[in-house]
Amino acid sequence: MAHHTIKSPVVLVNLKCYQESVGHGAHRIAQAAQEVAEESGVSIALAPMYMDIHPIKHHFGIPVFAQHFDPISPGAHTGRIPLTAIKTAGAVGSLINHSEYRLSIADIETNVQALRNEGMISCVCSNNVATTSAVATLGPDYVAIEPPELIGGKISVAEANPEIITGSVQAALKANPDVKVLTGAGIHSGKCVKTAVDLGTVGVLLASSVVKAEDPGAVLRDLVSLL
Ligand SMILES: O=C[C@H](O)COP(=O)(O)O
Repeated sequence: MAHHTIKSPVVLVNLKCYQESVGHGAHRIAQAAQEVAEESGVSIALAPMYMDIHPIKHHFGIPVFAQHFDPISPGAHTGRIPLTAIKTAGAVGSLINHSEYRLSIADIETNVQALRNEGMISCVCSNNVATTSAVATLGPDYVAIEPPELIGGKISVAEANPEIITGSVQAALKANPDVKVLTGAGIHSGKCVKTAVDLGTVGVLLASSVVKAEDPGAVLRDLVSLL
């Protein structure tokens, strides 16, 4: 089975569970993402809430990720989401172990393997260099380095802690040369994205600067402006 891939550099926008991401809000951001991706040639992917995976996949030509799925096989579970559900809805991949939805290392391994088996893209989030090294050995497509204290803030990790980015890139490559690293937390401008790429990562994972913007398209245009 062919493995889904996304051309670098990548801007992956996690819509989280913000009020601005619900229903029409998600479509508004997807429309902006599609326009800016077409104009700029930069890959822009979205990770919406579960119920928006299928509509966004159906209406827009951008890659769609899940924010999470459960490390379970289909069966007698209630209120959970197996991989087959996000795949059938049209997701090309999923975040795993986001700072706001941590998993055990065993469950991270299960989910990375499950995505690989389906030809889908795995993006495992990590909080520091040691975690980056540990999860990179599991062979995900991406590791996103996100210091939790900078998530949702106005100071980007690219400005506040460039060492954690370079350290993560080195640790990931040492553990597994095929793993690509994304920079996350507080990313809000083209300068942040440029710094992230200059430090050796292949793009960014971000949320609030786009989701909470009055004009998400204007922010996305700025984010890709120096690539
Ligand atoms: O998934 C996205 C990250 O948690 C970063 O969020 P943020 O851009 O709001 O800091």
